[in-house]
Amino acid sequence: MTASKSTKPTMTTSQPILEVTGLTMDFGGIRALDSLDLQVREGEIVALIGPNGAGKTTFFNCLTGIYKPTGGDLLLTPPGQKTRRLNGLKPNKVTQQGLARTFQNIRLFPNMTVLENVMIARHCRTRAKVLGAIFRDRRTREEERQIVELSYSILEKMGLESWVNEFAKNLPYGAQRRLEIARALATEPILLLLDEPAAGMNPQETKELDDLISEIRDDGLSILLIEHDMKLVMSLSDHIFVMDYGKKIAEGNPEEIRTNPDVIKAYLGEDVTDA
Ligand SMILES: Nc1ncnc2c1ncn2[C@@H]1O[C@H](COP(=O)(O)OP(=O)(O)OP(=O)(O)O)[C@@H](O)[C@H]1O
Repeated sequence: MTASKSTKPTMTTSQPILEVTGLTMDFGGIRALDSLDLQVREGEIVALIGPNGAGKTTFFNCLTGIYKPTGGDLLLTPPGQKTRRLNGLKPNKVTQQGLARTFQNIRLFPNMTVLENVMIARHCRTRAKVLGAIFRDRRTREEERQIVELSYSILEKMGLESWVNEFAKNLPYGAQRRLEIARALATEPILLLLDEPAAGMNPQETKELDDLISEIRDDGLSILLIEHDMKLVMSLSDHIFVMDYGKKIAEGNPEEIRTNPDVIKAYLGEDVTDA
């Protein structure tokens, strides 16, 4: 068994930065999410796990404005700021509010360079308008310089600096996944949502990802993670929520989840106990 390597205690008394209450999502007759409650506190890595079809991606899609939930509330409270309701906001507005996500299937601009991929992700925080872009006034040029600098420093952090001028499509698979995270970081999120970041990775790539996600959290970011790799989940998470058939069936720290009978039953045939 791998113990959680969290360096920070779970802050159960602090105010959640994300508070989800009674979240429900119906697709015709299918209830994909059924009154889901979930919280993420500042500086935590929280995992959302569950068997295939449990509703995890539907949850991310509700949270990031791709789906409008049938019911419930999605509340974001950035540290030291007022609570904002995210329900019904368009995806770009959700990003502006401080949520950034990666996807199960890699979504990069394959024929743009690694640096350009990150710079484009940054546009949601830029101020230059069309005229500035056409006439390239001093303020626009200064902003561009800052974007290049910031993008480069994110790529360095993600161990991608040697690929900056390479087309994204030419990167090895694990590096493409890291570039997705770099793009999300470029939006300066309060909460980073990772949808199966280890999918398709070999053990070495997964190990590197484990270290990287820990570092990102240690830099102060809160992270909500959907992941099937139980070893990674148990190693990284401060707190775990388990879903099945759209409902939360358990929550707790890795040790509590590993030994929870409802979780073991939901995963019958899959090995949570060995993780
Ligand atoms: N756009 C949609 N229209 C109709 N049904 C949908 C839609 N999206 C998801 N569902 C259904 O909602 C349920 C939850 O699916 P979801 O993809 O959220 O599960 P998941 O936990 O992410 O699964 P996996 O681990 O396989 O990715 C499934 O029954 C799925 O068929």
